[in-house]
Amino acid sequence: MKFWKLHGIGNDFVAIDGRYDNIDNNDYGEYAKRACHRKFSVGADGLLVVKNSDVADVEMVYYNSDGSRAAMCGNGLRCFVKFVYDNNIVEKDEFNVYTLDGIKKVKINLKDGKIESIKVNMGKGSFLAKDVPVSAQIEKFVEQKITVLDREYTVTSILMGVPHTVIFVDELSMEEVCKYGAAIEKHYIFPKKTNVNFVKIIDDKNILVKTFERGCGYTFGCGTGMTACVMVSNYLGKVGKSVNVTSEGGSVRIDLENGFAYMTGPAVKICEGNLEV
Ligand SMILES: N[C@@H](CCC[C@H](N)C(=O)O)C(=O)O
Repeated sequence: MKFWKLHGIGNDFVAIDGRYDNIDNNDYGEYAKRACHRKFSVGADGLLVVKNSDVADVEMVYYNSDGSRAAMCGNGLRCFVKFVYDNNIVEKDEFNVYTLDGIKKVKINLKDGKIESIKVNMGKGSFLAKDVPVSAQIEKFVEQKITVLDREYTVTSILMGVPHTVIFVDELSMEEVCKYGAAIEKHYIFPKKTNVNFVKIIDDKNILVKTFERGCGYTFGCGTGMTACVMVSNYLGKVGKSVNVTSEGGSVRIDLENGFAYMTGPAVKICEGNLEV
């Protein structure tokens, strides 16, 4: 199986062209677990698979490293766009990608014929508890208290393609993100689990984020998570409509325009090869 490995701000992916391949029973979940293993294979946070689409220019299929399928992946989508553009699978610099979260419009910013950055329409998100989903008799799960292990947190949840929970902190701590993020991901109140984002507000244009991702654990960055953090921070009046978001692996810009969130950021090819296991 020919593959590329790419990353978007350190969130790394194995990408394959799934239009003509022979994966056993089309079981990409099992394949993702193998290909994303960091000791026995290439290693990545997730697997990107290209498929033909009847309703868009191309389809992105996404699996987390634990083999679970997710409807959307923001950093993954930018890497997917680079993969299909550089391999001439789609020969346009603006096109539509079908995902389980609907059709995403993407725009490639070129410099000297090479991809400098990619802008993605991430959609409108939903604060409705039934959409996230959150098992609570409340319309929106905004600034709600939950008990996790030995702590109480005030959290806000949003569906940003995938479920996200946002927590504001004074200081970001890796230990806290890994210990409490893992517990919140599987908290009984989130029936489909949740990605967990800890946010430090710098000012109304800059925030820092650390994310514990559903299905793959702590990552160097999470595109849907960074978008969710800006949506929630803006909703609560903590930031404006154009925000620079920085995680361990780098930064993206999120712009809120007419109710839609747009993410602009890089996509980098690391290597390519033949995947045997
Ligand atoms: N890294 C991604 C999100 C991938 C999906 C997530 N782990 C989930 O299962 O919800 C991003 O950049 O958005």
